[in-house]
Amino acid sequence: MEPPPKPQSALFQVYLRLRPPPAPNSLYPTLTTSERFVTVEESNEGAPTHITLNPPNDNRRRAVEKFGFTQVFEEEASQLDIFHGTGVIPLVEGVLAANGGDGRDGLLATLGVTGSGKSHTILGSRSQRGLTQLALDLLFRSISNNILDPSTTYSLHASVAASDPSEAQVLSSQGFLDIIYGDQSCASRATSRAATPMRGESIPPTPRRPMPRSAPTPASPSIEDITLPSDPATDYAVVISMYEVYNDRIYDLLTPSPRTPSVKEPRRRPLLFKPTEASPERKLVAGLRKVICASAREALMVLEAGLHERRVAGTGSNSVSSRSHGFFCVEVKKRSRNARGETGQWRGSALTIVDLAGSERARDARTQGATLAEAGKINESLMYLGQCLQMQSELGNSTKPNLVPYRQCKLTELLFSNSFPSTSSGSSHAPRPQRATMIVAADPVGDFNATSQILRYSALAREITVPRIPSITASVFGGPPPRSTSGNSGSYQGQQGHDERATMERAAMEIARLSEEMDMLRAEVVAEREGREEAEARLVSAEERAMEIEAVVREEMWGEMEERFETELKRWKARWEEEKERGGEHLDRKVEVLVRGLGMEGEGKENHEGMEELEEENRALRAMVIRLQREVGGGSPTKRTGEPRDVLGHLGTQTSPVKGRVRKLGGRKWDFAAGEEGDEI
Ligand SMILES: Nc1ncnc2c1ncn2[C@@H]1O[C@H](COP(=O)(O)OP(=O)(O)OP(=O)(O)O)[C@@H](O)[C@H]1O
Repeated sequence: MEPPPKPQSALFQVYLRLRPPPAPNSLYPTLTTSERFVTVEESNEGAPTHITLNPPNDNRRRAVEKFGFTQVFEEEASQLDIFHGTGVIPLVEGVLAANGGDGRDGLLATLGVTGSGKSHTILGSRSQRGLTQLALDLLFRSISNNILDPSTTYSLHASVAASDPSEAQVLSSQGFLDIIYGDQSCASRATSRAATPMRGESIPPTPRRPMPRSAPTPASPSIEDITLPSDPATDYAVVISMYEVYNDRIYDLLTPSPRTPSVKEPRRRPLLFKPTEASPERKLVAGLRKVICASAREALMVLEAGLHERRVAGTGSNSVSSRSHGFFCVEVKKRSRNARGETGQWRGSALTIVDLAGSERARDARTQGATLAEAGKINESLMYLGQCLQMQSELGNSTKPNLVPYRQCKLTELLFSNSFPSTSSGSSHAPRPQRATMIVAADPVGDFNATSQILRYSALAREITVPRIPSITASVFGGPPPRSTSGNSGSYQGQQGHDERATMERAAMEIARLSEEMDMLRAEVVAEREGREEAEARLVSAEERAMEIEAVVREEMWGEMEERFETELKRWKARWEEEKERGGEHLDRKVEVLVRGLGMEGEGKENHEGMEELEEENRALRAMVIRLQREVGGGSPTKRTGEPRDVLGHLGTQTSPVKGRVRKLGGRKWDFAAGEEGDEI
């Protein structure tokens, strides 16, 4: 069997931890060794690396499988053995980067069936600390002289928030914990004070009840004797975030979904794993809430809040917590500081601790009526994880990312995207590939099928031996030779016996052949069934992805439409203003014309009135002329014949002198006095 890949070349180191049987009690009676289906292979070169999985002795004939890991820890291994043996210390060391530089990302994941000891390994128990507590203890103690506290360094929050490339909402631990733990934290924390947001920190109100506090964490096992070197001329800040992958979607665990009596199952907003403006080449979970912590205690309280949200969210959607893959991320940020107190940019790396869902959930989910999508997603993501892990062992020393199919789902993307050297050549700050460790927890007397499935997904090497059924031929020939009943029957009986034996042999051969054929067909059926299940799961995932893409496209189009609408609105408003101005001018001109028109009308009216006055004057003159003629005719008979006619004719035809006169008087008020009439004429 192929040995597991060498530590230097593997993307993931995969360790197997076997949990001890529970102490015998009425529920769990003492188990006999025959019920143990895992056998640890002895190794001549130190710690064991292989196990054999022996199927139980039931009616189904199953293959014996052998699995290879980086190292196998047997039942008696303690928490401290796991802490030292699985390379947690180098992971923390890489993140601290004592010798300058940005450090190296670390990833620690646990995988296993429910009850196999994942939580015990990663989070510990009431009396024993887990790897998370131990790693946080080591990390915070190692940088205790250089770590900045957001409650005393007021500029810390703003500078960390400004340097964060993941569009995160950064909070101080104090602000976050006061929201989550409410008054209880105030009572229990000596340094607690009212929730005073740091400068630039705005905390949206989240209606929820304060989370109940759990028991204090144990101090055992102690690692006081271990301290790692840190960068001396450096400020450190530790930023915690937590999220889960559920149904191939990412949800923030530090932004609790608002829970009110009216909203039983609030819709959670999925986050994107994408390149951001500040990180164009490296994908990040964008939009998380991140909390700056100054001590391991604060970090553990944040962890507790996230675990609580994971439980609450799981219950709300009628599921259980281990149907999701949980991520706890500890970012260690560093910035250089010179003798004059001038500081550089925040940079750094992260340690991510992952609790993976067990595949048996899928099976249970089906029987419990949960959606096929949910069940399929767990199986699918673990299947892709298995493909990636197996591919890494086939690749050997090659670390070409394209050959590892990690982009097939969110889980493998999140786990593997930092595993490869950066493609941006020439960048002096290109991050180094992460160091990753997977601890597979298994109960050697637990559920055989679920355990074997997990081991198949996670092992670095695998060998299958299909046991052959005991040959019928062998049993036929293995039996005692037929005894002759009579010595006379001699050669005939011998011949007959030989023929029968040959027939029997052929029949046995045929039976064995058919039996093998049946085995092959059975294996084919199993493979076909698995293929169909995978295809179904992929279909569901494709549908989900299509919906997701549709949502993104919709959002983009909506954004574009809004943008266009805004532009059109602005254009329309500008046109409107222009038109309004033009209309105003036009109106002004019209008014002017009207006013001018009215002015002219006034003048015309005046003229008209003048004409009337003239006509009136004319009429008066005529009357006066007639009167004068009469008077002249009455006073001098000589002139009575011809003269008046002349005068009339003169007035009638030659009015020019009068007219001229009249015209000259046109503009004045007529005050022609009767006594002066004769003189005037
Ligand atoms: N190595 C161990 N030593 C002692 N007790 C253990 C060990 N591993 C597991 N146990 C105990 O077994 C029980 C189940 O373990 P644990 O809760 O860690 O399982 P799990 O895989 O996390 O399950 P789940 O997925 O349901 O959370 C616990 O009571 C735990 O204390």
